[in-house]
Amino acid sequence: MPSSPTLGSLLAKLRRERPLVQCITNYVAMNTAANVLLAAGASPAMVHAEAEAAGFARLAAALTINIGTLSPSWVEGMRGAAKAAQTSGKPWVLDPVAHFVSPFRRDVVAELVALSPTIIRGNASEIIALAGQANHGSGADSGDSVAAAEAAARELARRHKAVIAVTGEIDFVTDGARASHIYGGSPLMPQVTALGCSLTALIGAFAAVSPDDTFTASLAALALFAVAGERAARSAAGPGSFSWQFLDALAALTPEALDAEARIVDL
Ligand SMILES: Nc1ncnc2c1ncn2[C@@H]1O[C@H](COP(=O)(O)OP(=O)(O)OP(=O)(O)O)[C@@H](O)[C@H]1O
Ligand SMILES: Cc1ncsc1CCO
Ligand SMILES: [Mg+2]
Repeated sequence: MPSSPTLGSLLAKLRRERPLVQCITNYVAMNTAANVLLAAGASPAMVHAEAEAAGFARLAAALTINIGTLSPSWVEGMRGAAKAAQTSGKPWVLDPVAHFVSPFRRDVVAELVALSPTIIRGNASEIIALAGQANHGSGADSGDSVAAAEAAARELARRHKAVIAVTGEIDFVTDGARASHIYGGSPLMPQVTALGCSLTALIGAFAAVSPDDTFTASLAALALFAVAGERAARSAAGPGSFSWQFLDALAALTPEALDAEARIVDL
């Protein structure tokens, strides 16, 4: 049963326009996230230094900020870029990696959330913690089900007027009014580091080509990952071969195949 044709047309638009996406991400994810954006059809730039991050955010079509390997000098670049995106009306995506593990991370995330991210993407434990509830996360890995995070996600969406995407076995996305489940992917995905961080960057790329409907933009990115993950898992022998076959699957997926294979249930 094909889902909305809008997702395929957004992918086609992304490949036509090749949006420049500023990614402030962690040392673990930098290479993978850049390759994921290139495979999908966008143009990544990993620009985080305080001296240039804000100026670059005014040039880029979208900004993504991931706090995975946070250090004090990076916070200045994040703050400047987020403020620049906010004041210039550019979509920006926050990935609050393991923000519950230290007061340092918690405080930086609270400050960034106050700068009005357009979209927040996290695993279930991160989203539950963002709503102020107890979670079972283990560092960057989730210890909670997506289902357990859905009420928190709806509450956060309304509180911050943002789209909230929760990833796991079945992804969930909401803007506070609309909500959807995205089926697909593979159990090999959480065995490859930084795919969530890379998905955050890809959400930024889709938001760049759909700034007026960031819910559908997020849905498109989640569906693209779900379909590419499912395809790659069919021939992968384990996490190693999965990771390169996933990049190949992202690049090979046509807009038509995305519409035909995406499995989305509107809630
Ligand atoms: N058990 C699973 N089955 C299918 N897909 C999954 C599963 N777990 C995660 N995924 C998919 O993996 C991708 C990354 O989501 P995940 O929740 O693992 O992010 P994350 O924990 O933030 O990852 P990281 O911090 O390593 O970047 C998403 O596309 C998600 O749908
Ligand atoms: C493993 C890890 N540690 C900090 S960031 C990161 C990448 C996945 O979030
Ligand atoms: Mg993560």
